[in-house]
Amino acid sequence: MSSAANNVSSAVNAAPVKAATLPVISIEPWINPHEKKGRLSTAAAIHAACLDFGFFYLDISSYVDPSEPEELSQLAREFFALPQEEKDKLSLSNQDHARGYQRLKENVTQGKADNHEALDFYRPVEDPDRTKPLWGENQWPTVPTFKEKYEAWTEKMKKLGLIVMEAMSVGLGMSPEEWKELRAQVDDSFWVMRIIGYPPLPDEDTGYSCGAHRDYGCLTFLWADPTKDALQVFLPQSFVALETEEGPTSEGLEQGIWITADPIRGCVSALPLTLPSPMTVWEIWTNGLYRSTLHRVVHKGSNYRVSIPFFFEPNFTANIAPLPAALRIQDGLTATAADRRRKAEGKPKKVYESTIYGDFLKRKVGSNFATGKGRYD
Ligand SMILES: O=C(O)CCC(=O)C(=O)O
Ligand SMILES: [Fe+2]
Repeated sequence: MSSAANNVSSAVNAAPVKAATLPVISIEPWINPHEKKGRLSTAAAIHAACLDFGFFYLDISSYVDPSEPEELSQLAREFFALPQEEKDKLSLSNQDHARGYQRLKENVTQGKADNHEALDFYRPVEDPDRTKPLWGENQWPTVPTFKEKYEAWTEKMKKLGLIVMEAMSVGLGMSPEEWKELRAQVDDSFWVMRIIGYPPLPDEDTGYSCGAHRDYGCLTFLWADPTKDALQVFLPQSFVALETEEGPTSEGLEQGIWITADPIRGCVSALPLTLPSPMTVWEIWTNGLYRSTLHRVVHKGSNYRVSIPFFFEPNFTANIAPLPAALRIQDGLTATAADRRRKAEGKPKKVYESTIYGDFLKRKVGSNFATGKGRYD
């Protein structure tokens, strides 16, 4: 799911700063509310994290047993340890060039091969047709219990998506009616799950395990094994005042710093995704209020790392348009110079254009793998 980032330029080995400041939010007070305040404080914490970071740790230990994804990662290791020709039997080229196994370096980010292998799954569709973009069938390994265990995880992550979305609607000050409308856009999520295997980078100084990108959907719930110093997120200086010895680096037009986001047991990293390049779903929904976080993986350790990102996406046919609640918040905030100029000129304020999620997704997936080129154009 390595979507495009703007001109990623900094060196791979720019020393990342430790994530002392990334928020950790428990979902417990939301799902087991003893008092209304608990729900509100969770919603407010998520809202604040989306405004400031576009990234937070979501403690879901009260929702799923932390040993469950650990077991999934063992199953993934069993699959990745198979001989290459066994893994190739599930190649994504058998299907719609989106569902299935991709070899090391088959995934590309910003035109560069990523140093990982992966198995990708999408929401099953009725009347599958492997010649139609995204409309093929999932390809499951024959590793015992693999399919059942991962399907159970998928169900839990889908439910978690709706739980977090509802909390976000409260954080944005949406009315119950507005939430009902938004829920109807995500209640049949066209989810994606990746199971990724990362051998260490072969060379100390070049290449990425997964190049810098912004995911392009709605919410990513990323579970990763305990490997340290692999996942990094970019915090723009304009948002977070952080001190570093190295000083800021540039990513496209932004100045900021890369910080390490090491896994915390019982948590998934949650990335609310502000939209498709150049925007993301939440960026449109919030008319630019929520951030979308640039992230990358640089795994130089000696072990084989496994991560399992679950992408909770809108429905395939969802029309993603700015939410009135977000526009209300923006109206209450100090207008930017551009807003004031537009107002003085009698022009309406800038409102993001809407997009149909499925159309956007087809464009994105077509550019992820060399083999998908041409089929998704
Ligand atoms: O493996 C990770 O930690 C991140 C993977 C990722 O960012 C992605 O697949 O979009
Ligand atoms: Fe990502």
